[in-house]
Amino acid sequence: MSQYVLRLDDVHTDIGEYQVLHGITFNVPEGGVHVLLGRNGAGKTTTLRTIMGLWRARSGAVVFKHHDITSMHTSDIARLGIAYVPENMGIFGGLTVQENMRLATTSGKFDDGRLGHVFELFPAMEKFWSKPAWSLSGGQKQMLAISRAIIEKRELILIDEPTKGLAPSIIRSMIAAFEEISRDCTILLVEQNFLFASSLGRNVNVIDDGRIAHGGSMEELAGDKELQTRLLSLSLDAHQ
Ligand SMILES: Nc1ncnc2c1ncn2[C@@H]1O[C@H](COP(=O)(O)OP(=O)(O)OP(=O)(O)O)[C@@H](O)[C@H]1O
Repeated sequence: MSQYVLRLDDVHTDIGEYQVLHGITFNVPEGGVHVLLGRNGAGKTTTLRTIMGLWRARSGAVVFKHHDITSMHTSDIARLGIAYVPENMGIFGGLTVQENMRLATTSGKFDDGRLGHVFELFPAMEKFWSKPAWSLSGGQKQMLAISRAIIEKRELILIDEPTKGLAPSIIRSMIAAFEEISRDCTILLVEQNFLFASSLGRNVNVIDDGRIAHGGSMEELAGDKELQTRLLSLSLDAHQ
């Protein structure tokens, strides 16, 4: 049995006439948080969208557990147990917190235990249950986006830059929530905030110009300033 929940093998993705991913290969081990880092425009979001079938890989393979999902439709990929929290969060401002979360369920019904777990992680979701999503703060909107992803059991959650624009105190509470969520499923996290990423990530891949520039343990990268500067200087300068 594979110990990887996700494998990308030599994935090439074009957007229009531009080749964006030039042969991405990496494995995501089961459990914990796996981080994708890289400069602006490196291809991190394109990688997540390719996994979800929102962009089509021109060649190469995306394998989730034992399923080759390279050419599957996004809805079928989601049904296999992958959730995606995009950078723009994908929530509906005119709907209430409850309605947003109900839309993320497959049956339209909530599992009480699961909902209780979400409320424990993010008490604001219970407090603002009947409020429209537009009225939430930036941090609460991000919590709602993540709550939608975990309202049913998932094997893998892809999350794109969840801390962007958030205050340090909110980011600290996000770290605790992510640690809890990753006990139950694997998280593939795209981040520019290295402090957040390094406090959560077990393993890391760095993408540069649509290629994997580095792969290894987060402990190694966090302890090697020279390696960080070489691989990430532009994005660290821009976001710390
Ligand atoms: N819809 C699009 N049309 C054309 N080019 C695009 C589109 N989306 C992304 N690109 C280009 O693809 C490249 C990779 O973009 P991508 O969003 O994957 O990078 P990223 O690593 O997620 O960067 P960021 O941290 O800035 O979000 C960039 O050069 C970007 O300009």
